[in-house]
Amino acid sequence: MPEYPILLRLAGKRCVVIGSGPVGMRKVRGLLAADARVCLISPTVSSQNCPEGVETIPRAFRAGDLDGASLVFAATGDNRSDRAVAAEARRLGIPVCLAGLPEEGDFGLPAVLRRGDLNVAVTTGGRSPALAAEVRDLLADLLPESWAVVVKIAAALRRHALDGADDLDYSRDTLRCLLDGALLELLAARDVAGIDRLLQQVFGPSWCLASLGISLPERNS
Ligand SMILES: C[C@@]1(CC(=O)O)c2cc3[nH]c(cc4nc(cc5[nH]c(cc(n2)[C@H]1CCC(=O)O)[C@@](C)(CC(=O)O)[C@@H]5CCC(=O)O)C(CC(=O)O)=C4CCC(=O)O)c(CCC(=O)O)c3CC(=O)O
Ligand SMILES: NC(=O)C1=CN([C@@H]2O[C@H](COP(=O)(O)OP(=O)(O)OC[C@H]3O[C@@H](n4cnc5c(N)ncnc54)[C@H](O)[C@@H]3O)[C@@H](O)[C@H]2O)C=CC1
Repeated sequence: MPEYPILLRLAGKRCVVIGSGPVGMRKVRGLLAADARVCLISPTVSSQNCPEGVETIPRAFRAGDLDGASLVFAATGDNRSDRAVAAEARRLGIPVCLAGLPEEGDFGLPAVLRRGDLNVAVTTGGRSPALAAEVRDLLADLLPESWAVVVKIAAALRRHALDGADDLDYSRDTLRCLLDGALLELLAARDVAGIDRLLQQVFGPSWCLASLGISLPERNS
């Protein structure tokens, strides 16, 4: 079945995970990374074995647990329990992911690589989750952490261009010139003067990291 990739904005929204095994906990971490308000329901959960900020309910799932939720994940390892969660979610019109019965759920999760605001999501449509994770790790080697700063630079250039800086030619062509001009290597070397020279060469004399409001992150951050 062809799937439709989508980006959800979950900050502050209540997301409920049922089951606190390795799979449920992985869903919890992914939701926290998106600043969601996470509620974890499972007989084997306690606030001690859970990341900070998660609301924990130490019992089996019950009708009523999904009220007010935007998104639901069932990862109980028990088909009957997962289906009970799905039935309740459907009744309330909330999209639900069934970790153990993917084809019966509304959505699935890709393997994700984050580089600041650059997100790469890899899916095999559920055919081989381990392969999706493997490809994500291959891409991690190709996309070092400095890509997070590349996104910041591109975003700042775009913002200035949209704000009406006429001398600024923000486009795919000029972004490619930055990459061809070894921006990633310059970032890896933390060569601010070199990056400024490159920005001036591509965009004109008024542009440099400082005029874009960008400072390089501390090492290892
Ligand atoms: C459909 C989907 C539904 C969903 O959960 O959304 C689903 C379903 C199932 N996974 C199973 C097994 C494994 N899943 C992983 C790992 C991950 N699985 C993830 C996603 C998805 N898994 C969705 C489709 C993704 C796609 O498009 O391919 C990742 C990418 C993201 C995430 O979970 O957040 C995450 C990478 C984590 C990371 O490293 O970041 C590993 C490897 C490992 O754990 O190292 C194994 C064992 C090896 C193997 O089987 O390949 C089983 C059989 C269970 C059983 O045998 O009982 C089912 C159920 C079934 O297929 O019926
Ligand atoms: N999507 C994915 O990435 C993957 C999915 N799976 C599937 O995900 C499911 C869960 O896998 P694991 O975390 O390894 O299972 P697990 O057995 O380690 O954990 C299940 C958790 O659900 C809880 N639970 C059981 N019944 C419940 C109920 N009625 N209400 C609330 N909580 C309940 C248990 O206490 C336990 O915490 C399985 O169906 C498995 O086939 C497995 C591997 C990867």
